[in-house]
Amino acid sequence: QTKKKMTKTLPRVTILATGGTIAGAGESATKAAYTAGKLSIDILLSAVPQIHDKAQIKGEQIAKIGSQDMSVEVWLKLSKRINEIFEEDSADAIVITHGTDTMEETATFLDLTALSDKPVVLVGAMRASTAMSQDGNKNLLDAVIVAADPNSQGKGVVVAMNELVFDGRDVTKTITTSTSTFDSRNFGPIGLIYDGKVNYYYQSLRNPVKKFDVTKATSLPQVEIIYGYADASPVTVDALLNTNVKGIVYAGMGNGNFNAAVGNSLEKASKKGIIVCRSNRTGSGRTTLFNEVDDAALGFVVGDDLNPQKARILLMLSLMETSDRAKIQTNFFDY
Ligand SMILES: NC(=O)CC[C@H](N)C(=O)O
Repeated sequence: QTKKKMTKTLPRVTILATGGTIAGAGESATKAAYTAGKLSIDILLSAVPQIHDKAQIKGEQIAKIGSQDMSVEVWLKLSKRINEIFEEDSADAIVITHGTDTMEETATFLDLTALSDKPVVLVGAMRASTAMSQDGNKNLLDAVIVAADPNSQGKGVVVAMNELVFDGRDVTKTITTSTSTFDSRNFGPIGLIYDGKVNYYYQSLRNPVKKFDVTKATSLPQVEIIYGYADASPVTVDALLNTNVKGIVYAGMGNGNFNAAVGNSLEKASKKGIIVCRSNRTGSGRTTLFNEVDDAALGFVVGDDLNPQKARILLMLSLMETSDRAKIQTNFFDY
C-alpha cells in the first residue's frame, strides 16, 4: 500500500534511446572493440532496476545508431517527440541515451528547439555494456536522478556524464577514449552528482532567448564546416560555391583567422549570398568581430564562443528563418 502511494508521487521520466556505446556490446570484458547501438532500450532499462526507485520510467526507441551517424532527420524526430511528450503532458522529464561522438551537437540542437522548460538530459557511456567497469549503468541512473530533480527545471538541455552535469550549450567531447571526456572548456560543469543526488552550483546566463520551432520542419538549410590550417588552399571553399550550401562555418586559426587565398574564396561565397560564420579550431574562447578580419566589409558573422560544430547548428536553424546577416549575428550573440 505505502509502496504504491510512493510510486504514484515519483516523477514521470521518459527515456528516448538512440544508440551509442551505452547500448554497445563487445566480445568480452577486456576487449575495447564493440559495436555501438546494439542493445534495445528494454535491455538497458533492465540492467539498472534502481531507476524505478527514482522515477516512473517509460522507454522508447527512437534510433539505434552510433552517433557518428546522427542526422538532421533524427534530430527533427527527437525534437518533435520531446515537444509532443511535454505538450500532451505524458512525462515530467526526458532522458536521451546517445552516443558520445556527437552528443554535444544534439545537446545544442535540442537546447534550441525543445520548447518546454522541463528537464531534458542527455547521457551516454564511454565503455560498452559488456566491458569491465562499464560506465553506462551508473550514468543512466545518474541521468534519471538529474531528470527527476525539481532543480533541473529551467536549466535547458543538459548532459549528465561521469557524475557531472554540463550545460548543453557549452559541453564538448574533449578526449577520444576516456570516461572523463566531457567538459565545458570555457565554463566547467554546472552540477555534481553524488550519492543519488544532484547539486547545482552554476547556471548559464546564455540559455536560449530565442527558440526555434522545428515541429513542422522536414529538413534544414545545408551548412558545411571547413577547417583552417597553415598554407590551406582555397579548393574546399571553392568546391561549395556552386552547390546548394547556404552557410559555411570556418573553423579558423586562433581567433577565427584564415590566409589570404582562403579569405578570397570566403569573400566570393559571401558575395554569392552564402552566410560565412567564423568560428575557430582552438577548442575554447570566443571568436570576436573585427579582430584581424573586417567582418562588416566581408559580410561575415562570428560564432562567439560556440565551437564549429555547435555554430553550424545555430546557423542551420537561423537560416531556416532568415538570411539577414544582422539577425543571424544577433542570434549568435543572444545564445
Ligand atoms: N562512446 C561512444 O558513445 C562512442 C560510440 C559511437 N561512436 C557513438 O558516438 O555513438
